[in-house]
Amino acid sequence: MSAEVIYGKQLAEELREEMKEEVKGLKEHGIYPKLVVVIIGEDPASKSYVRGKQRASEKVGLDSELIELPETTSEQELLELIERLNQDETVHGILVQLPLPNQIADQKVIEAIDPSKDVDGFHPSNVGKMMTGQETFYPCTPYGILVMLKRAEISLEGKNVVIIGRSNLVGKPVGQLLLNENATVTHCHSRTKNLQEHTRKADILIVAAGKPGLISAEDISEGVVVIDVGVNRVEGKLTGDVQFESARQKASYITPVPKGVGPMTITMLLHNTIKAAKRIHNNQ
Ligand SMILES: Nc1nc2c(c(=O)[nH]1)N[C@@H](CN(C=O)c1ccc(C(=O)N[C@@H](CCC(=O)O)C(=O)O)cc1)CN2
Repeated sequence: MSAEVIYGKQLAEELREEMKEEVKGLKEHGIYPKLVVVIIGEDPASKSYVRGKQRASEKVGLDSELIELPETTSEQELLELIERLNQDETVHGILVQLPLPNQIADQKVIEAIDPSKDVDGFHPSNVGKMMTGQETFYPCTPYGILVMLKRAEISLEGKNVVIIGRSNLVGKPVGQLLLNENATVTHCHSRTKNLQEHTRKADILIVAAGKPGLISAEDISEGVVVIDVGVNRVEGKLTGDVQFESARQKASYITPVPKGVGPMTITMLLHNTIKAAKRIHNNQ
């Protein structure tokens, strides 16, 4: 067997074309969706992601603003900026690029963002809504994975989903979203014993471990769906957590790195920003 490759990049482009039309329609009704992205410091990967967010926002017609602050910014300065953005009625979505420098507590910043503008879906109020199966902003990478699976018509009901990774950004929320779709979800992590015993039982394996090449053909069973969320730079080359050529011989579907899950992250951010603008204008 050689797996069908699910290209998130291609799906992302299709969805962004649809969004372009939606934004045009909103503007005709006087609604100008606006995203503000805040970045602190000079981390090259973060800078490249926020540039990608800016470019994608502009392409679909969103108003977007990038606020770049120095590495030495204090927590108080950032919290004051967020409060100003919370109060600004022209701003619909606020995103603070993670990770933050050590002097700033991520959770304090996440909790300072008005949940109705939290297009990252990280605020505890939005996480709680997701956990209780309510409609809200879902975190962008997990949401992108869900949309990819649905568009590929991969059924989730009753499937054994094994997730490697338990971060608040990806591992935990993707498990919750798939549980909401009636999948049977197992979370594995750095302390899991006999990882291979779990991965071999998966119908759908989601790897978000940040360990280049962690998973190969011998860790999976025939016909499994493999979603690779790893974004690792090894000797200057971008590589996933899955040994792609090896795993694709056994899998039924597989996502590549790059051009797999990554581009969907930014696409779902655009989706959430449009949703925020519509909700605010509908007073929801
Ligand atoms: N506030 C947030 N911070 C971070 C998030 C997030 O969702 N919100 N996620 C990650 C980084 N991230 C977006 O911010 C992100 C990661 C990867 C990609 C992407 O398109 N990857 C491409 C490769 C790009 C490259 O060449 O480097 C791919 O996989 O094809 C987009 C966004 C951490 N921080």
